[in-house]
Amino acid sequence: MAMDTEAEVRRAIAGAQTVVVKVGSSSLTRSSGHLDAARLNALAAALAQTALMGARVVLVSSGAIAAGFGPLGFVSRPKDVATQQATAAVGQGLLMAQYEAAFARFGIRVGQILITAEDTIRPQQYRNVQRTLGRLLDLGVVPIVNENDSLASNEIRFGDNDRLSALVANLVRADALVLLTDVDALYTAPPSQPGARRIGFVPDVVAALGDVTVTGPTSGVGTGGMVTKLEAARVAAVSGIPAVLTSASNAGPALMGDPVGTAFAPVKARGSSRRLWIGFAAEPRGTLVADSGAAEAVRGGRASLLAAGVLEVRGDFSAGDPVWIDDESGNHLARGLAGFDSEEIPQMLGRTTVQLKRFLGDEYAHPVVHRDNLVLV
Ligand SMILES: Nc1ncnc2c1ncn2[C@@H]1O[C@H](COP(=O)(O)OP(=O)(O)O)[C@@H](O)[C@H]1O
Ligand SMILES: N[C@@H](CCC(=O)OP(=O)(O)O)C(=O)O
Repeated sequence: MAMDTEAEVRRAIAGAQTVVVKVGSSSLTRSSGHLDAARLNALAAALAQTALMGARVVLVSSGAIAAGFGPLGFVSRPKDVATQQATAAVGQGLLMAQYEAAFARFGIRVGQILITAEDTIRPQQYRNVQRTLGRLLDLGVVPIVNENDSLASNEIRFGDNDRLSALVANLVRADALVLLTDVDALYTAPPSQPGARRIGFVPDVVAALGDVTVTGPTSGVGTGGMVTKLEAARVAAVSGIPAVLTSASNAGPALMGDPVGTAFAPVKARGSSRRLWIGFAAEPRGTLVADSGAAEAVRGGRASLLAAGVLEVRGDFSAGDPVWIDDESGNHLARGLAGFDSEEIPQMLGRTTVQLKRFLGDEYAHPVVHRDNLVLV
């Protein structure tokens, strides 16, 4: 379906067979920061309507910390990582209990999926998440996804759930992504600024990024602010998925394709979801420096990175970990999944495939990064 106009994008969202809905902490909480059961119930009712009409619905919900800090006796959201992680462990269960009860009123079951950026980097884990989500949807369950805050390491985490939701949309091959927050739409500048204008339709999110002023979170409970929401809209757009951003109270109309919030048109046909995952989710663990010939080949977009064209390896990583591929001047060319552990690579540098086979054995006669595991940046 062509999606050049706002009406076409809205129609595509209304007709989505599979839809990922992301709700931020700021939309599930009262001004005190505590979870607001009434808002959660209203959201569940809107999603239940969509699910009962036959759509496959995945909910990416923040709110574990918001749900946990009150019952633990804290007056505000904890600031240190260890207490946040403990609070999320308590709050995640409470959050799910509320969703379970809210969806049960409509005869709908929910299932919890907690994801860390780290365990989805590896192909095996990635496929596990994909398979489980697919099966839950086949069973008519509404999967409720959050980052596994209690176990995520601080260095490698999504932090906000915005980018996670775009990656989940990719993973389940969603037809639409709905980002629900505490503002009714994207504005040309933070809505508190005089003169900020509401934007109803963004035909090309990549081009639009330069035209809007966005800030991080202002609510005190949200994490990424508008910056990560636009990043999510961009990931969706380049994955061929239309998106809409609006307030949680507009969830129903947004899912029906009504002209609420801001609609984002996809900017290109759907790409491989795994490649997107490599490109956006995976935090590189090291760097492979390509010589000029290899850099040229990688830039061309269709070549694997061979040991013959690698000048240097930096960092400590295992086979399957994400790495940067840089040129000799230190510019990032691509991200990819390493085919070997970092300590195996030095002996391979500069050697052709024939030499690798002869001197090191068959198991080394492979690209350092295979083109299927490589995404240009
Ligand atoms: N250009 C903009 N348009 C709309 N909102 C913006 C913009 N720039 C910053 N914001 C702010 O982003 C906030 C939403 O982000 P956040 O608090 O992280 O929400 P969530 O918890 O839903 O992820 C809004 O409250 C708004 O004040
Ligand atoms: N995973 C965290 C949510 C992080 C967060 O606040 O995200 P968001 O509200 O989407 O910016 C939680 O459940 O508390």
